[in-house]
Amino acid sequence: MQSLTPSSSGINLKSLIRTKIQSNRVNPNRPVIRCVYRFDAANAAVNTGTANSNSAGHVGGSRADWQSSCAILASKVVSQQQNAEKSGGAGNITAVNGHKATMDLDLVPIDNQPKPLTITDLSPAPMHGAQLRVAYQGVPGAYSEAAAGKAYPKCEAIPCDQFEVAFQAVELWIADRAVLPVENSLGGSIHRNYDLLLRHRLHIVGEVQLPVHHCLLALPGVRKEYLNRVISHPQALAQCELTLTKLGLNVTREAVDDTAGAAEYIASNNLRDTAAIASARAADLYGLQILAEGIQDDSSNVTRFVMLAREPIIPRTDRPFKTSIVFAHDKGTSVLFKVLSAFAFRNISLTKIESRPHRNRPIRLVDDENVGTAKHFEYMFYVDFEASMADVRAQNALAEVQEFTSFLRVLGSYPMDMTPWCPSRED
Ligand SMILES: O=C(O)C(=O)C[C@]1(C(=O)O)C=C[C@@H](O)C=C1
Repeated sequence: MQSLTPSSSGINLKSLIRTKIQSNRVNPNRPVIRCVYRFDAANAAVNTGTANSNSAGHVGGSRADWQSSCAILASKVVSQQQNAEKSGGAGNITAVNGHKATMDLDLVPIDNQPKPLTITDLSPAPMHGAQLRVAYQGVPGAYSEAAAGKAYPKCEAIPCDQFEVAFQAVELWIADRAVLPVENSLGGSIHRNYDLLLRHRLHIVGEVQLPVHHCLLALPGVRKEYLNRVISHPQALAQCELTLTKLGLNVTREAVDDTAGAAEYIASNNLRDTAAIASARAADLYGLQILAEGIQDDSSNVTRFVMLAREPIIPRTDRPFKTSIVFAHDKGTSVLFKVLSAFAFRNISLTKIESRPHRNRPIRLVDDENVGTAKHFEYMFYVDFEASMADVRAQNALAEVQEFTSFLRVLGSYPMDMTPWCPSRED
């Protein structure tokens, strides 16, 4: 895939590291939390949706998961501690979330008025009135930018030149959230982001489903018969495959990093033989004409994006929730059936199953002196199901699943996108 270096202010890895080095001081807007907790990992993990099983199958938690759980629990403990000190009964901190917490909490308030962290400090609302910074892959005019705006209407959208960079922007506190595409109703899964979800420790805290209306863009005055090349994001090319053929274009199709980047590339290089598949907004931003619009192969072309954060949200049961997990197994038979039945017998619907190569163990060999060696491809399995981790059915289902799996992690438990369905033009 041709990589276009966006001329806009897209973040790339070098600028990310430079930014972090320059600002390698405590973020003035956020107290620094250092906490050491001992608490009932299994319950805490399931309650805060960060269940994770290590090789022994014990529900334990990675450091990142516990840090995020700590952050949430700390916010509650700190307010309790403050109350206890006010009432003179400093004593032992009572249990939080049902967990006896023994901690050495060293909270270093940055501004001159020490104030306890509250759960709202870790919620999707902008911190202390600041504008929420949301990283996305692409340049202005990309559908991911539109998704960021739908997810967080008043956010500051930060373009990144790679999906990986958006993940790192959140991990380095350069952004507060990332909004990334994971699947499209015509093109299927964006596998790169499934792999990155596993590699990084961010949490899915929401989803948005964005109707995507593709346009064929070219420089002003260019006619379709002049074209010999169409460039765009591979997903966009896949979503318009049949229509491009029906348009009778005699063109090669080239994949580039993102749709709006393709439009920007044509404009900045004055390419009169090339068209881009991108949004109408990209046409406005980069001064291109729309040769054809609504060229996706189906009018209900929708891309699902997930919103990622450093901390999980507290699951609730007062609105429709979805939970995303990833698991692997290394022994046993009919494991997938057993895992899926753990949800089916509790009347929990699944909305997605995806399998991706198990990159740490891609092949499992089974030697048999009589018939030879079986080579089994090993997979990580991603499942989305329609239940909140606050729902005891989901907790019991995961407790059962961890018995069959060698690895289990909750990627997030978050509100479903229930916005009205209007596949009108949303660029
Ligand atoms: O290239 C863009 O505009 C993007 O936002 C990326 C992306 C994707 O990765 O699937 C997002 C939505 C569309 O389905 C097409 C492309």
